[in-house]
Amino acid sequence: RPAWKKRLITYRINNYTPDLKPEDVDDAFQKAFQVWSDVTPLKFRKVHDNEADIMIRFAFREHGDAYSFDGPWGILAHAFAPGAGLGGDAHFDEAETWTKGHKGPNLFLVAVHEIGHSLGLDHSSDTRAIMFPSYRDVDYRRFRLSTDDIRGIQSLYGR
Ligand SMILES: CN1c2ccc([C@H]3CN(Cc4ccccc4)C(=O)CO3)cc2CS1(=O)=O
Ligand SMILES: [Ca+2]
Ligand SMILES: [Zn+2]
Ligand SMILES: [Zn+2]
Repeated sequence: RPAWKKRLITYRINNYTPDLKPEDVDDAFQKAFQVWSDVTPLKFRKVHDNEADIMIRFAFREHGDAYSFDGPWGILAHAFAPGAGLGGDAHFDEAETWTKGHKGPNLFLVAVHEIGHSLGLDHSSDTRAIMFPSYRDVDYRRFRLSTDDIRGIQSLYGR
């Protein structure tokens, strides 16, 4: 399975959803990356220009790759497995009303899931796993990775 061959991984937020304050978007991603760096030797660095390993974008419908989005709910986002170019990139459906609380999909929770894909994880059949395919509005304040998520990421990057 593809995985990054380095421990310092860069990310860039290329555009911002109008649903939240920019600092709330930055905060959601910073916390989502930290979930994964807490259980691996990986380090994440936010960059503001040039190409980053993980390019983050918000987009509607058809947006330049083979996977167009679908309006509100349904597919909330998608991300590509580690690699050059599109590899690692994470796209978020702008048709969603992104929230830092409840009511709409929670950006932090979906970002944790997508970053899992950007690091090389596939979907899990364990209903407690963040990598389970369908979204449940778990309490983002009490969010913890499941043992299945931790086993998966540590099988790729160690502990
Ligand atoms: C907080 N949790 C999230 C967050 C996001 C996602 C996925 C769901 N999803 C919709 C989906 C549904 C069915 C198949 C693929 C994708 C996304 O698009 C991206 O985020 C899945 C899960 C499992 S969870 O523990 O409840
Ligand atoms: Ca959607
Ligand atoms: Zn896309
Ligand atoms: Zn997924």
